[in-house]
Amino acid sequence: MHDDTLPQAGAAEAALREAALDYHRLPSRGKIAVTPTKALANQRDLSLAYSPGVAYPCLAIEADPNCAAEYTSRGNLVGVVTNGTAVLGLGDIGPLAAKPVMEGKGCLFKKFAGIDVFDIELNEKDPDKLVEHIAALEPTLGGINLEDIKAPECFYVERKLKERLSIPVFHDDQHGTAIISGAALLNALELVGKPIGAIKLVVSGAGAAAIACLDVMVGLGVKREHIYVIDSKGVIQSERADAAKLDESKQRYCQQTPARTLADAMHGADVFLGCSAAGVLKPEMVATMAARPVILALANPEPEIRPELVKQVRDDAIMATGRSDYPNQVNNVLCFPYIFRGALDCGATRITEEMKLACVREIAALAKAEISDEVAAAYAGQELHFGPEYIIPKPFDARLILRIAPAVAEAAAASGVATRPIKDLEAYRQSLSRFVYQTGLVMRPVFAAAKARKGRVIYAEGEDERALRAAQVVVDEGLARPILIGRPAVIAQRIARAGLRLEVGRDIELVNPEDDARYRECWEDYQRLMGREGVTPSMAKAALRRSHTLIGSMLLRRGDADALLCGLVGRFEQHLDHVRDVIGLREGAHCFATVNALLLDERTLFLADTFVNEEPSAEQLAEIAAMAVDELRRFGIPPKVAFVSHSMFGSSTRPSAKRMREAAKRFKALRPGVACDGEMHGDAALSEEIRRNFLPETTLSGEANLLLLPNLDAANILFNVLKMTGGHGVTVGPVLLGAAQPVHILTPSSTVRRVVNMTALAAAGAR
Ligand SMILES: NC(=O)C1=CN([C@@H]2O[C@H](COP(=O)(O)OP(=O)(O)OC[C@H]3O[C@@H](n4cnc5c(N)ncnc54)[C@H](OP(=O)(O)O)[C@@H]3O)[C@@H](O)[C@H]2O)C=CC1
Ligand SMILES: CC(=O)C(=O)O
Ligand SMILES: [Mg+2]
Repeated sequence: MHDDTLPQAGAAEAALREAALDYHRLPSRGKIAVTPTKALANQRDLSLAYSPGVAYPCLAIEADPNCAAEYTSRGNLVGVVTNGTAVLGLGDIGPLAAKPVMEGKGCLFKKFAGIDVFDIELNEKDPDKLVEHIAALEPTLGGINLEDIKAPECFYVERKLKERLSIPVFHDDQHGTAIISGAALLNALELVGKPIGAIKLVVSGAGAAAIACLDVMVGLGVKREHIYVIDSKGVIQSERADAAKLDESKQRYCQQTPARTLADAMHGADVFLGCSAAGVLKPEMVATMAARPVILALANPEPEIRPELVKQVRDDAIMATGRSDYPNQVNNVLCFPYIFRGALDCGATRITEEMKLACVREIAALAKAEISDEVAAAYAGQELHFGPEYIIPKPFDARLILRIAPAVAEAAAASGVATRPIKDLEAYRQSLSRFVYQTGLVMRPVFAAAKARKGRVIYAEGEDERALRAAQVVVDEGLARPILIGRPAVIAQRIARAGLRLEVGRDIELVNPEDDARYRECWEDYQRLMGREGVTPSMAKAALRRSHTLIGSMLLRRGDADALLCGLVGRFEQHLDHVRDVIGLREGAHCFATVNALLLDERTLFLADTFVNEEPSAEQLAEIAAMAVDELRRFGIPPKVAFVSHSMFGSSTRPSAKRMREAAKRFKALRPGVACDGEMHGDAALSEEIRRNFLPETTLSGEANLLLLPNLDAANILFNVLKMTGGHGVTVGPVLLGAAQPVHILTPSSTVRRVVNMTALAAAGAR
C-alpha cells in the first residue's frame, strides 16, 4: 500500500477515509440489519408467529425437512463466512476486522439479488475445526459463501464442506474471481486477436484467487507450459529450495524456468494476472511485455499496478482492476449475487462446473450485447461498447441478474443438482426484474449523468450548513461545480466551523449578494422582464438584494450557471414565484408541478403532484404524468403509471373519479408507448393481481412506480406518511417539472443527503 510508485495519497484519500468511516457509522452503525417480514400487530399474530402457532411449521419440517424452504427464510439466506485470514489484499487482519467486508458482501447480495445474508466471522484458524463450525450451520442456511479465507487452507475447507453438506458451498475468492476473470480474459484476447492457446500468462499470487483463476483459464484453453506463477518468495519453479514442500495447488503450476522474479517472468508476457498485493508490478516490467498486452491487476483495494502507471509506458495495453473507479472492474461482485440467486431458486444442492461455466459465458456475452436504455442511463457519458475500456459488464448492469440467474438455474438442472428445477425459465426471468430497481441503485444513473456533465449548480441558500456540507460531497464526488450565494465571511466561518475542505476558487464559486459586479445588469434585466407586472427600477433593485433565489434565477437565465437549487429556507410558493417570473415554463409546458421519489426498501415510488397544483384538471394531470415520466427515465427506470383514486375502474361516478379516469385516457393518448392505467385504488396500483380481479384486461403489468394523485392534499399527505413509515426510505425531491431550465425547490426539512441527490439531479438535467 505504501509503495512509492503509487500515486500520492493526499487529500482525496483522506476525504475517502473520512467519508467511508462516516458511511459505516452514521446514521446507524454498520451496514445491515435483520427485519421481520410478517405483521406482528396483535394477539393473533403473536400466536401465529410464536407459541402456539409456530409449533405447526416445526412439526411439518420435522416430518419433511424440504418444508423448511417453504416455512422459513432459509431458502433465501446465505451465510457469508470468514475467519479473516485473507481479507481483500489487507491480509490476515482477523475475523473482527473482516466484519465490514462481510457486511459489505451482505449488502451486495441483498441489493443486487434480493438475498438475505448472515455475516459470520469465526475466530478459528484450524481448518478442521473451521469445517466443523461451518458444517454445523447447515440447518440455518440455504447456502454458504466462504470469503477471505487464505490459501491453501481454503481449498481443504471448501472441499470438506462440499463433501458433507447438501447446500451450495462457494468460495467466492476462488470461483467468483475465476469466473469473472475468465470472462474478462476471453473478451480481452478477442480484442487483441490472440488465440488463447498461444498466450504467455504471468500470474502474481498463488493463493485462493490466483489458483482458481488459473484452473479456469487452463479449462478455457491456456497451456500449462505457458504459465508462470509468482508467490511471495518468487517464481514457483522446480529448483526452488521449498519446491518439494509446496502445497499441491502450487505444485500444479510449478515451472522449469530460469526466471526467478516477477521482472524475469514478465518478458514477452501476453497477459498479467494479479491476485496478490498492492504495487508489485512496476512500469518497467510492463514495458517488457509483448505487443497488445492484457493486464488484470485484481488486488484490492490497491491493485498490483494503477492504470495511469501502465499508460506511462504502454498505449496498447488492455487494463483491468478490481476497483470501481477505473474502467474494466474485474470483481467477483459481478458473479456471487447471481450465481446464488439461480442456485437458491432451483434448490441446488451444490454449485457445479456447468453452473460456473454458464456464468462465464453469460458475463462474456453481456459485454458484447446491445446496451439497454437503462444501462446507458446508469452509465451516462461513458463509452459502453465492447472495446479495450469495456471488456466486461459494469456492476450496475441490470441485465446481470436477468441473464446469469436463469442460466445458472438451467445449468443446475442439466447437471442434476436442482431439487426444484425451474419449469418456465421465461417466467422466472420476468420475475427477476423485481430485484432490478431497488433502493440504492436508483440514484446511480443520475450521479453518472451529473459526473459526465459537471454542471455549475447554484445554491441560493449558500450560507446554510446543509448546502455547505452537500457542496463538499458534490466536490469530492465530482458531481458538479457549486456556486454558493452568500456573504463570503459567513461562508468562510461556517466552512471552518464544520471542518470542511472547500476552497473558494478551487472547489466553489461565491456570489456575494451585497457586492457582485453583475448586480446592475441583473436588476435592469429583471426590471425589463417584470416592468409590465408593476415592478419599478427601485423595486427591482430591492428584490435583487432581498431574494437569493431571485439572484440565482437571474444568473441561471444569463447563462452564468447551469442549474439552481433553492428552498432550504422559506415557503415553496415564494421560490416558485421567482422561478415562474424569471425562468418560466419550458416550451410546450402549460404548468409547473412536482414529483417526489421515495426510495423504499422493496420499491421506488414516484408521487405527483406534491407541491404545486391544488386541484389539477384531467388535462394537467396527464401533462404532469408525461413530464414525470421523463424524470423516471433520467433514473433509468421504465415508467409504469397509475392514476389513483377512491374509485376502481369506474366503481364511482364522483367528479374526482371521473377526472382521474379522463386523465388516464388523455395520458394514454399523449404517451401511447408508456404502460399506464387508471383510475384505480392505491393497492391495485401496486398489485397486478388486485387489478386483474377487477379488470382482466388492465393495460398495466406488475407494480406501478409513478402514482398520480387527484390533488395536492392527497399527494403531499401520502408522500409524508410513506416517508415516515417506509423503513429508512430515502426521498428525492421535490423535482420541479415544467421549468425552462433545471431548477429545483427544496424544502426546509431537506437533509444533506437530499441536497446532494438533488444537486446530482439538477446537474444531470443541465444542458
Ligand atoms: N478483484 C477480485 O474480484 C478479487 C481480488 N482478490 C484479491 O487477490 C488478492 C489475493 O487474495 P486471496 O487469493 O484471497 O488471498 P490468499 O491469501 O489466498 O493469497 C495471497 C497470495 O498472494 C501472494 N503474495 C503476497 N504477497 C506477494 C508478493 N509481494 N508478490 C507475489 N505474490 C504475493 C501470496 O504468496 P504466498 O503463497 O507465498 O503467501 C499468496 O499466494 C487480494 O489482494 C484480494 O483482494 C481476491 C478475490 C477477488
Ligand atoms: C473482491 C474480493 O472478494 C476480494 O478482494 O477479496
Ligand atoms: Mg474476498
